[in-house]
Amino acid sequence: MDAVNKVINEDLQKERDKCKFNVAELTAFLDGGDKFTQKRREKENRVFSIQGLRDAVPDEYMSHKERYENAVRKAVIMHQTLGTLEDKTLTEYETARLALRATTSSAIFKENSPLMLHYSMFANVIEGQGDEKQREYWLKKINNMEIIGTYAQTELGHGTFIRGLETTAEYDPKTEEFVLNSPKLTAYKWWPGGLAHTANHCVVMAHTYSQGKSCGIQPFMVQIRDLETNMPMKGVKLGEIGAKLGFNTVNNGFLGFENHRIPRDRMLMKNSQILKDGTFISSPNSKLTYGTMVYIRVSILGTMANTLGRAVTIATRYAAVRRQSQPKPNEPEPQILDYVTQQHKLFIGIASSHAYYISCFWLWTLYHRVTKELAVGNMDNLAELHALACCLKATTSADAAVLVERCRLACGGHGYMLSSNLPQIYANVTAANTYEGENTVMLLQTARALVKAGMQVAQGQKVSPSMAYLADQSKMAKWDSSVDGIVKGFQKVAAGKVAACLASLQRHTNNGQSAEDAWNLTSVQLVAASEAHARVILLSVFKSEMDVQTLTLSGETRTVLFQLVQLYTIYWALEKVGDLLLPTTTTTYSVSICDTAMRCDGWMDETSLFEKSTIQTSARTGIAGLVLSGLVYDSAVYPELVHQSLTSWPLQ
Ligand SMILES: Cc1cc2nc3c(=O)[nH]c(=O)nc-3n(C[C@H](O)[C@H](O)[C@H](O)COP(=O)(O)OP(=O)(O)OC[C@H]3O[C@@H](n4cnc5c(N)ncnc54)[C@H](O)[C@@H]3O)c2cc1C
Repeated sequence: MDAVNKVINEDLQKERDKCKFNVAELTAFLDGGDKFTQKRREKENRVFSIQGLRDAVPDEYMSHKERYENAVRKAVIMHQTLGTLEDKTLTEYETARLALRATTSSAIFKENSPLMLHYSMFANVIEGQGDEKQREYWLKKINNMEIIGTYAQTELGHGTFIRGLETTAEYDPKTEEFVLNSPKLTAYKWWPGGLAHTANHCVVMAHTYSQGKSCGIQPFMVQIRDLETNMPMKGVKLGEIGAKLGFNTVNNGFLGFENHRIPRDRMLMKNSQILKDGTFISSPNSKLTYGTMVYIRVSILGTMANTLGRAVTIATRYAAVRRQSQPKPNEPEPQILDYVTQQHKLFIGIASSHAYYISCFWLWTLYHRVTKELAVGNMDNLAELHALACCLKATTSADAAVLVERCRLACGGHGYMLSSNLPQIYANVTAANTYEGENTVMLLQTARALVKAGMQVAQGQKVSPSMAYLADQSKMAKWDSSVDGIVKGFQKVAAGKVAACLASLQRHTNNGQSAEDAWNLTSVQLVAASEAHARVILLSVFKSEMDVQTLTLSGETRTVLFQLVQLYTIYWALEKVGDLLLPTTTTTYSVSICDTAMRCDGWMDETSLFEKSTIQTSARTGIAGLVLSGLVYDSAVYPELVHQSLTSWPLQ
């Protein structure tokens, strides 16, 4: 691999040499400052210099068991290495900011680490739902790897519907213990990463009973394996769930209980509590458990930015080195990157990856603020944060999966090879459509907040800042193809869709349907309204954050970043041109784009938008330079696809 990395393809080098902006400046911008770039590089250099982290044989030629064992081996080395690099000088905010740009692990594990859940959900749930004593006791053990954990919520029978979980935890005041049971097969926990063979502890979500009454779904810290022998504890049944599209080294498992007893203090009691005598004290607000889920969803935006960035880096580099066809006789075959259709496929991936980074940092800052407010009992902004995290998680993960698959197709036959890494990246990215809240369900969560806001607007009440545009629709006078104009167009589309949902809900209830049936009958429109709202947020945040954050950057760097903003906005205007032209007359505060377009200078000019988008995509020294210059990912980490695909197996 070292020898391969040293040979830089001539075409690729030429592309890199054409780059006009300051690569270091832009890298620091994305990292959050020079200090963070330096820290990230230190970590990457240290990890990538370890010979033991390279696979002698590619994963795909190993058995399922060998792949798992290899992943455990690498996870241990990674922990030993990164453990020693932990930087105590950074604030909590800075550590998290750095983590959102972390790509080290994805370069080492093609299908993720078996310790993935230990570092993410397991540690975060203890942090967010354990009381002070529990946090102090468990987090030390977690950080020192004295215990290895995972998070078990989903069951064979239920994933989305948490109240339907069937694992039971019944409090026995005589022994001051909980008794855990899986009364039927559908009650078995199913999916948790690391559960099959790796974890010895687990946060288990269970339907809790005390004094013969239901106390709702509560989290419990449960030891599932003996720390010496790694065998299941008495009354615990464990195993592997089998081969999957991806995530095959994550060691996803199942878990059942038969009268398994745990001490009372294993219930995580920051919010709800069960006292020694069995008295249940309910959480002051059921929404308090949102925090952990929101945090993970914010981090998924960062994962989507990184994952899409990897795919589009591979595909753009490939497009620079691949030559095909001969449009002009007697001239050499062009690089496929010269074909405008190729640029159209790839550059939106580059723009989207940057849009997700920017949105992720914006949402992270909001999360940080709301968490501080929660600590002093202020829950005013929690619902808005939740609504934003749900629709942005769903929309970015859905788009990223489509764009990664497009990158794979853009590499022709080589993209079908596992050595391109694109199939594995697709398997990882598409999983995010399901985990941490299935995407349709997430969009419906945001739709509830939109419907509520729509009703408040109709009554002249104030709504949360991210939905304030719903009340502001009468002001849009005419169609305008600028970025700000297109954002306004999307606001109008979203407002129109929300209004149409309200009208549909009303119509169904007037016809005698229950509120639940009216909701179900309107749900396709509700999902569309929620996605439209997510588009408003992604487009407007990308533009407004760039306006503010790039002020100190050089002109060349600003230019290329604003090319991305413009490309992203125009791309989505063309994708949603039907929505932008659709007359929506069902609402008093919604004026149709179609009407306004016809009333002003003429019909919305689709051809000019195509031209604008093509002009943008042909600015390839700028946009392609973002990845060709090794900006998003250092070339040492992601060797050129063409070299990899031709030489990685059999190893030369
Ligand atoms: C790679 C991967 C890793 C995972 N890791 C973990 C883990 O570590 N720990 C863990 O506990 N779980 C984990 N999960 C499980 C994951 O959280 C669930 O799969 C997810 O919550 C969806 O639940 P489900 O599979 O039961 O799907 P379902 O909820 O059954 O969804 C199936 C379909 O029904 C639709 N649907 C369901 N409810 C509604 C509704 N109310 N309205 C409209 N449509 C609805 C959905 O949109 C979907 O189309 C993982 C899953 C994957 C794929």
